[in-house]
Amino acid sequence: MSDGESNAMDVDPIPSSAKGKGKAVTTQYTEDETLPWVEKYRPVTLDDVVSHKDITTTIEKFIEKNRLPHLLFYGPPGTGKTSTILAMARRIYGSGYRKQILELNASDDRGIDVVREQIKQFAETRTLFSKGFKLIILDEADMMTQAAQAALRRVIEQYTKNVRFCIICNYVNKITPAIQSRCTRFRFAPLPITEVEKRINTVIEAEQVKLTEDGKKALLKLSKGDMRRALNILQACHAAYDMTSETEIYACTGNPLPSDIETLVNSMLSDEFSTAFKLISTMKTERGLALQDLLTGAYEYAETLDLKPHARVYLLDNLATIEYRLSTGGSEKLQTTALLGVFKNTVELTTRN
Ligand SMILES: Nc1ncnc2c1ncn2[C@@H]1O[C@H](COP(=O)(O)OP(=O)(O)OP(=O)(O)O)[C@@H](O)[C@H]1O
Repeated sequence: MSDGESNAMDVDPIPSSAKGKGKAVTTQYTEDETLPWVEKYRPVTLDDVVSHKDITTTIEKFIEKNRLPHLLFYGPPGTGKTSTILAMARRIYGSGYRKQILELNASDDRGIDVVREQIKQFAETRTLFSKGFKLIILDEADMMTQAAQAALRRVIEQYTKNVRFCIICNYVNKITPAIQSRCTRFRFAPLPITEVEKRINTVIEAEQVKLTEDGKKALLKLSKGDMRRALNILQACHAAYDMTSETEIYACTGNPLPSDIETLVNSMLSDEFSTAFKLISTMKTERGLALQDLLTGAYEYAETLDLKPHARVYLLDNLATIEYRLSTGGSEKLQTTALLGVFKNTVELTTRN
């Protein structure tokens, strides 16, 4: 049986029983309770993809005019790149779309010979559809070596007649210019907090999550525009607690509470060196804080402090240096004392005329 003859064996991940029910959710999602929410609430149609209306509208036009170019989606994690291309595939091929696409991830063997062979087989051995082309999705393409990308460029050209490529990555500058120029680029920006909130509200209602207002605020802050992160935190908290407030959100993610950060930074600014150091050490042990978390929190809190411009520049520059040292294996203890020293010098720079 050629793939083009029948889609009888294709399984639409959205069971028909789940279609057309519910109020708040525009499209219905699978009822499989075991699924992670990121999958359960993955956008089904292009309309479900929030925030990137300019991108989805352009793609709709490409489809309507049957002029789909090769695509390059880039942007930070959890912003809807994979969801968009899957919704697009469903829009083009219908529920049997899985058979019309080839998805290759970084975890698959991506030696260029393997890729070439897979693509060749996919492009050549399947019957062509009236739609005219098949879709190959290369996810996490920024993990491909330069050599593999160079070979890919030839492959793209070779199969342009009946295959469209969608290249997905986080860092577009890691994709060779030759490939970039063969694709239409779309940037997926971090999702605005209001859009994450709308979507989260839908899930909260559907799953009957008990989340306080300060809990929601903390969740949105920690999501940083990454919907996957927001959904994962929400699901973890829902599983772990009957009622989720700010404290549970921070406990669940291992992030320090803003009030703890405030106490620590204020101590570094005004207490004796040894008193502040003792407080940091105690809190690090009791709350299981890592210096990296403390640094991030201190950086955010420092934005609210009233500092002279040159003192602020000094502080930010040195926070960045400590972060760099930490990431290259610097000792936690030494860098903690360095952090303390940085805050002390900042105070001095601010109070000096
Ligand atoms: N724009 C969006 N609209 C609706 N849901 C979204 C959006 N972006 C992300 N999500 C949710 O987050 C999950 C992860 O999204 P997706 O896999 O599309 O992200 P991605 O941009 O491809 O991330 P990565 O770069 O890590 O692969 C989806 O299953 C979906 O539930």
